[in-house]
Amino acid sequence: MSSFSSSLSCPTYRSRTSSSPFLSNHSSLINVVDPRRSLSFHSASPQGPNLSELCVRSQQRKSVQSSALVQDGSVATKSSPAEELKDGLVTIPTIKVDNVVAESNGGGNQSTVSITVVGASGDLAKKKIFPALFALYYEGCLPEHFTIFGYARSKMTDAELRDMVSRTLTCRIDKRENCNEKMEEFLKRCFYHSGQYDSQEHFVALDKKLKEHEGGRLSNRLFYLSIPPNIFVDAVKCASSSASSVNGWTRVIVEKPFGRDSKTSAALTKSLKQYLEEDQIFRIDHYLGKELVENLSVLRFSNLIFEPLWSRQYIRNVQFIFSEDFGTEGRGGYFDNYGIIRDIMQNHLLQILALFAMETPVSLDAEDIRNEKVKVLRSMRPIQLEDVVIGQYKGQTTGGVTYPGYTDDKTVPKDSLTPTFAAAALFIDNARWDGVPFLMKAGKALHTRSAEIRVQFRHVPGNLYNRNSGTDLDQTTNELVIRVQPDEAIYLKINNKVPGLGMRLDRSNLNLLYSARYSKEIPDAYERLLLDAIEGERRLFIRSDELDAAWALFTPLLKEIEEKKTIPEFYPYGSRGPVGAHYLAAKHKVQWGDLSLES
Ligand SMILES: NC(=O)C1=CN([C@@H]2O[C@H](COP(=O)(O)OP(=O)(O)OC[C@H]3O[C@@H](n4cnc5c(N)ncnc54)[C@H](OP(=O)(O)O)[C@@H]3O)[C@@H](O)[C@H]2O)C=CC1
Ligand SMILES: O=C1O[C@H](COP(=O)(O)O)[C@@H](O)[C@H](O)[C@H]1O
Repeated sequence: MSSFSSSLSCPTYRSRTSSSPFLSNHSSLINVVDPRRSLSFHSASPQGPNLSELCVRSQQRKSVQSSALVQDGSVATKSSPAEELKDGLVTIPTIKVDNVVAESNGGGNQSTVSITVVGASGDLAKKKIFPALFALYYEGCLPEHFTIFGYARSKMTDAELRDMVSRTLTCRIDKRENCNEKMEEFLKRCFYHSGQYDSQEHFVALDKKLKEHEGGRLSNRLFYLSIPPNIFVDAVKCASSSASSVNGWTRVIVEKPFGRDSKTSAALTKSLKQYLEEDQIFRIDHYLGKELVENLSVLRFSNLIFEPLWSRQYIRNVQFIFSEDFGTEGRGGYFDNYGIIRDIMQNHLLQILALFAMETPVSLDAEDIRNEKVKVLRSMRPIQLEDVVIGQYKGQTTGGVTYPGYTDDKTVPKDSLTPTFAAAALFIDNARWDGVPFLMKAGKALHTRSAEIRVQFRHVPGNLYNRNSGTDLDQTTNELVIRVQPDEAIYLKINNKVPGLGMRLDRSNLNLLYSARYSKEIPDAYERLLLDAIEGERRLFIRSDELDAAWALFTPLLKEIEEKKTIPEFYPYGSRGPVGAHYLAAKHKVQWGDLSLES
């Protein structure tokens, strides 16, 4: 699956992955072109297309596509010859298959997708999942026939669910046309079923309702487990035995945490696999759905200027930094059992690191990419406790406002040692990265909210301009910053001559600020990931061996921290975190890029 087609496209534009059951079973029936060639590129308009534009276009294109029904009710669609879309977006003609939005020639044998949000009454469902589904609907990315069911124990009518959902739906700032109308239409497709998570009987009742909505069409079913992890397996057992699709696919999106360590994670995987095949399990890491994380491979592999520098030869260190300017408010109960290392480092930051450091994959297919990521994870050196700093925020009063400390949260034990901040130095023992420190830093209740990747390059050997550059030579090396959020940007710090008759250098940024370059709003990570799950695209989901490797790296460290009852360094709410993080960086001859004056 091409990154290009993935990031630029919606259902009928997307090429299938090699793991698609449809392709593997039926590719001989049709002339399938290399999915990597199914890319769209921009030739004239300064504004690149986004996901949403192409969803709309994909619908327009349906009218010029001829379709052929194949064995399982899926459809192979054949595009008409090269089309140039009106704003200069050229699509290379290709033959695409799509068993998600499959439509028959006669119109009587269409397929449908039923999406069940398990835990629909919860925080994540309200905050992220329903709004993302609405955004996909608004953009025309959901198939013609779809139904959304909320499932949870709370008693609610359909109308009450709709009322709850409607409060968190928004339209994009740049797209408000028919917003209310679209919301109404969307809400009419949302239903609710109340039930226990471990009741076959209740899932049988859900199945009955789903069938009524599916109306005899080929049914594909997606279950989103937005529930606490201790009930994942119960829900999967019931969903798979009592509410699986009988004639289409059944997929389950599983939210983190995927266990607390290697053992519990392996047990979870084993339990899930009693009821599901690995390719039905979509382990979500929403950071992989963020626009700039998705762009990382594009930056590396489609620009000649970066990949040759992407090694120990030119890169001095790499930093992955996550900060939040709020505490665990409301989620202390969950958080105290996990801590920042499990909550952010072992998954979000490590996933980005793996994408950053992997070798060039054979192709952009999900399995090729995930194979390379696993190799990185398995090449990593065990993390030493002395290469880790942990912290916990304490209460702080500033400007008359009092901010609570972590243990002030009523759901957190008063003597909790759970880290809300951690910094670590990691190493990849392979030929490309030997000796390069990969620093991670993650914390809650810090001075700012941001997530970024910083690549600090080596000094210029024999630099003719050293004496014009000030005393701290580390401050004069090039730094590439990929700001994942907020204010998405990619900028490169370069040395430049300050204009004038003298010869003085300063550091200036070559700056790609997304809001200045692209007028379109960036889709939320959950939109991309939900769409991918509907399409069966696994590239941005975590495979079980990736998960095993990630836990293998962090489990010994977590065990040591917990067994030794390591006391976290306290830092005030709203500060820049514990000073220990600076000593850790200094030990590896690194300065945190986000703390420099001109970060
Ligand atoms: N919220 C967030 O920002 C994020 C959440 N996640 C993960 O997503 C999942 C859902 O998160 P979130 O929505 O915050 O979770 P919630 O705590 O809000 O739980 C979701 C729903 O599950 C049911 N539930 C809660 N506790 C129990 C219990 N002990 N036994 C049975 N049912 C219970 C409740 O529904 P009812 O009582 O109606 O059955 C609740 O509305 C979790 O795995 C979480 O770790 C991941 C990233 C971010
Ligand atoms: O997974 C999680 O992510 C959120 C941060 O996500 P973001 O997209 O808002 O940056 C974090 O607050 C939460 O603790 C964690 O579980």
